[in-house]
Amino acid sequence: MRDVTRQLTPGHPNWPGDEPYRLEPRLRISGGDAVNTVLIATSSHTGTHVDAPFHYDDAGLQLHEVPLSVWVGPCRVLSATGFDVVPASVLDGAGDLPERVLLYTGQPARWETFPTTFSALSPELIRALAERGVKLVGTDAPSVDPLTSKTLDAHMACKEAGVFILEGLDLDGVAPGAYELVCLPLPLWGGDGAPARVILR
Ligand SMILES: Nc1ccccc1C(=O)CC(N)C(=O)O
Ligand SMILES: [Zn+2]
Ligand SMILES: [Zn+2]
Repeated sequence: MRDVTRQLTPGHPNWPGDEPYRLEPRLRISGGDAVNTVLIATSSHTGTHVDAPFHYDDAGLQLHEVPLSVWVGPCRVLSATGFDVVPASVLDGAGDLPERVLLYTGQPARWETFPTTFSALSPELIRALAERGVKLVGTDAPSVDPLTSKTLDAHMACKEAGVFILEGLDLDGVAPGAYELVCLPLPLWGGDGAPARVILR
């Protein structure tokens, strides 16, 4: 079993201008309370997380409307390093694909700072995946589109093709090949996305 989740630590690099992950103490045993509790604060898109279609489509499904079966089941890890935008040709010779495909674009295991120059996915790749029956695409980058994109072409291609999105994985050192994906997003009602614990086995 391999944990491919980025540990959320206070100060974990997050999307520029977005809310960082932090825990704000509420009850404290040291302050005379019976227990310790915190307020959990974070953007829904910090670290390893899923996008619900509502993130990029006002008419799209919210997180509680997406079946858990999307996120769990057979998957393939493919290596796709060295691209500004990952082309559809990375699928050449990949053979039959399961419903879930994760792309290692070369992101390191730990982000010291937010990676501003990461590999995006091309809309052609999204469409080629969908044509092969893929329903979930994952990436080790913070987004399937470039940081500065205003048009979100890859997200829109996912919307058109009915492909769900998993972002911010840690795939450093994971051998390309066949796995079972277990991705469990926090059950946030109304969510446009959520941090997820993700393992490969
Ligand atoms: N937090 C943001 C604020 C502004 C614009 C984009 C984001 C994103 O989170 C992008 C992202 N992770 C995505 O789903 O592509
Ligand atoms: Zn996201
Ligand atoms: Zn996204």
